[in-house]
Amino acid sequence: METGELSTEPQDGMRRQQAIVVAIDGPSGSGKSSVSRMVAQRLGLAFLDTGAMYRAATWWCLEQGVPLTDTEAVAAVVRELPLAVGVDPAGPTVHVGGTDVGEAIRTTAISSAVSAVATNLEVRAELGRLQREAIAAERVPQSFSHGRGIVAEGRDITTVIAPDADVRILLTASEEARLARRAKEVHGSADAEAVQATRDQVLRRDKDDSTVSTFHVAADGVVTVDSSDLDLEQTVQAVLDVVAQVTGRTAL
Ligand SMILES: Nc1ncnc2c1ncn2[C@@H]1O[C@H](COP(=O)(O)OP(=O)(O)OP(=O)(O)O)[C@@H](O)[C@H]1O
Ligand SMILES: Nc1ccn([C@H]2C[C@H](O)[C@@H](COP(=O)(O)O)O2)c(=O)n1
Repeated sequence: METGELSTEPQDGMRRQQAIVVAIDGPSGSGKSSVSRMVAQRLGLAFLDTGAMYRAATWWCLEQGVPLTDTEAVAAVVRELPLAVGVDPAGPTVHVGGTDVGEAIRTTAISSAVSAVATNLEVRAELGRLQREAIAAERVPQSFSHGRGIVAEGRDITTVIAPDADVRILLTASEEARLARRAKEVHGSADAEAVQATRDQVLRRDKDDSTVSTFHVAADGVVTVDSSDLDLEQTVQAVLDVVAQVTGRTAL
C-alpha cells in the first residue's frame, strides 16, 4: 500500500478513510493541548486530553476530602471515579458525577496538586485503562463518536498508552519558551515576575511527573517537533505535515 492509501472501499462505493490514531506527548507548556485540539479539528478526528483526566481525578479526591499523600485511599477513590470525557475537539468536556468540571480542573490549586495523583501508579493503571478504551472506541467504525480516529495527548501516550499509534510525536519547546507561554496564559505577561510565578506549574510539575513517564526525549520511532521558535499556527502545521507524511491524511 502506498503512502496516502489508508482507506477502504465501502459497499456504497464512497471512498472511506480508515481510522488513525495520533499520539502526542511532551512537557508542560509545549503546546500539546492547544495543538492537538486544533490538529484534531482540522483532520476531523476526536480529541482526548489525558491530562484532563488526571486533573478530574485530583478534583474528585479533593472533593471527597482524601489526602493526596494517602496513595491507597486515592487509588481506591479513583477506581470509582464517575468520569465522563467528551472527545469533540470543538468543545471537549469533562464531567465528574454529572458535574461539569471543565473550568474547575484548570485552577492553580489543581495544577499544583495534580502530580501527586498522576504519580500514583495505581491511578495510572486505572486511568490508563480508560484512556485505552477511549482510543479503541475511535478505531472501531461502528462506534466512531466523532470522526475517523483520534488525537490523544499527554505524557505517556506514545510510549505506554498507544505505542502502536499510526503517528507518534514528541512536542517539545525550550524551557524559556514554555515558561513564557504559561506566564502569558496565567498572568497575562511574560515579565520576570510572571515567569517566576509560573515555575512551579511548569518545571516542578515536570520534574515530579518525569519520575513516572519519559516525555523529554523521544522514544524510538517517535518524531520530535520543536515548537520553540514556532507560533501556534506554525506548530499545528508542523504536526499536520508529520501526519500527512506518515499516513497521507490531510486537513479536511
Ligand atoms: N507554538 C506556540 N507558540 C506560542 N504559544 C503557544 C504555542 N503552543 C501553545 N501556545 C500557548 O501556550 C500555552 C500553553 O499551551 P498548552 O496548554 O497547549 O500546553 P500543554 O503542553 O498542553 O501544557 P500542559 O501540559 O501544562 O497542560 C497556551 O496559552 C497556548 O495557547
Ligand atoms: N498521560 C498523562 C497526562 C497527564 N499527566 C499528568 C501530568 C500533569 O501534571 C497532569 C495534568 O496534565 P496537563 O493537563 O497539565 O497536561 O497530569 C500524566 O502523568 N500522564
